[in-house]
Amino acid sequence: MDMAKATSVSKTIEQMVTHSEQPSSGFIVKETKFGSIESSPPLGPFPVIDMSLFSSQEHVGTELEKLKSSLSSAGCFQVVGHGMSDSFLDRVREVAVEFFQLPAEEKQKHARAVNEIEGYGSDLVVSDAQVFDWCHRLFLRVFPVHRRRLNLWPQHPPEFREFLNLDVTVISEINLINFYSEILNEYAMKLKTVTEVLSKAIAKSLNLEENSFLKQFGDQALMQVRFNFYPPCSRPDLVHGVKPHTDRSGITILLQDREVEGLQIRVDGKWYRVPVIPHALVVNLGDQMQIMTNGIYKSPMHRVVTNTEKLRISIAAFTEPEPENEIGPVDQLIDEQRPKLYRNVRNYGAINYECYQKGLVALDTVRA
Ligand SMILES: O=C(O)CCC(=O)C(=O)O
Ligand SMILES: [Fe+2]
Repeated sequence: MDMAKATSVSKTIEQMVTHSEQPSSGFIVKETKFGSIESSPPLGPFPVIDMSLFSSQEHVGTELEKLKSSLSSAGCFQVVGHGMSDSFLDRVREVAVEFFQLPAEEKQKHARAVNEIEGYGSDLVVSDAQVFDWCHRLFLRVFPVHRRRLNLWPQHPPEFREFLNLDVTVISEINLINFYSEILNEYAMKLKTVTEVLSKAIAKSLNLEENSFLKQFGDQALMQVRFNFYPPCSRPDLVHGVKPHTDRSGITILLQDREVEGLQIRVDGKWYRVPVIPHALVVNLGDQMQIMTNGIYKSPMHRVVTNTEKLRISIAAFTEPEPENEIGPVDQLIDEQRPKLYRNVRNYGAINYECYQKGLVALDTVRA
């Protein structure tokens, strides 16, 4: 894919939005393997779990039961009691909106390079037959810290990155890190804690030692944050905000728009809406946790639909094991009744990407 084509996809959405045009053919979904694009299927069976009760002797059992039943069926729940204030989460959303509202030339300074995933842009183009999502994204790696590509981190709004007036070429990378008084860094640190607490709770819900999954994630687990921006669309029945997919991550934590719904999850062959609970976080498992739990817990298929009136934003944080680590089903989850479902793999991200290019389901290719 050449640079001209990459920029033109991004421009097309911006132009069509500005001129309230019909989506062009590149966005129109011609066939859906997974049912028509409905904006209002029923609300799903996704419980709300209060993380602050994990430390309560009296209530922890009930919360872990909810976690277990939702992850073995829908693969998704929402969490409250996560320790982030309402005003902080609202600020995270505002920062995202402020970035997307910048003039196109300003956003282009953070553009994703061809064949890279980090940066600002639309879909990575992998085939001529591809149907594009009605979405712009800013995709940034936030952990491990030394792998942050600071040149892609927006300077506007200022919280995103504060270089002050120092000459960045003369200060070490370690010092640079200290200058992030910004919101993205703070959000990433808090999400890291939430992900670790959840990972321990997930292990306990399966009667495993609490570090069983964290060990596989490793000290240098990757976290990538995707800011998704879905403009309104005149024909929500014809386009996907994001086409049906499962996440390649281990654990995904999503901050939804404060008001606008759009996320749908497929459970037992049917689509369900994920309700907006303004200050809850949506948690869904990704493929790598399905592998590590030997298929007991699910990485759900999900999609995003658009609407005619309102733009929607969401901020997804994907945590996955260090790519060099070998991951596989935890021994205690394998027995005669439940033989090993998946083989041990390294760098599932690369496997997943290759399958995406070829139109294959990545999890099917790593079966034992
Ligand atoms: O916008 C959403 O609600 C979900 C986005 C999503 O599935 C993703 O970024 O992987
Ligand atoms: Fe996703």
